Amino acid sequence: MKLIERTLQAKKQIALVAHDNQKPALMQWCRKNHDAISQHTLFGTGTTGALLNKTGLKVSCLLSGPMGGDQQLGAMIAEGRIDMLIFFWDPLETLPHDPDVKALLRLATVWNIPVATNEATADFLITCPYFAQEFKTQIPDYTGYLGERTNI
Ligand SMILES: O=C(CO)COP(=O)(O)O
Repeated sequence: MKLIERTLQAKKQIALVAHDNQKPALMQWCRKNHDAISQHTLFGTGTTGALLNKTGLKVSCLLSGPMGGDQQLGAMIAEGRIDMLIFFWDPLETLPHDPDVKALLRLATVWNIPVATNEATADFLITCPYFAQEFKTQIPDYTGYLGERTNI
């Protein structure tokens, strides 16, 4: 797959998601980092987003994860509408919507966006200078990919 350059703007589109057992940790992390996070445009799955709005952040809520919210975020990542994913997923519970969780994490990898799946990584991301600056990444050359596949 050929790659092309993509620029993440200084003001980022950030997705915030947490499974139920991790919601208190994400809420605490967001409270602690309110000033830095609130500089960006925020999206969340339904329950996570609603809880985070109670902390004073402005989060646009999608559907709840198991009801399609994870897939909505995956689609937004594929369309280049999400720049970063903070997803405190639960490694100790089996979830009925595990395929959706896997699909979301897979698309985040395909489209090469920064992902934090635990607090330590989230701390690394938020203290990285690029959190508040423009950042260049490499993403799949979708037009080239389609061109090759249709050149038959
Ligand atoms: O299930 C989720 C992620 O897989 C999160 O969904 P909620 O934010 O609605 O709980």
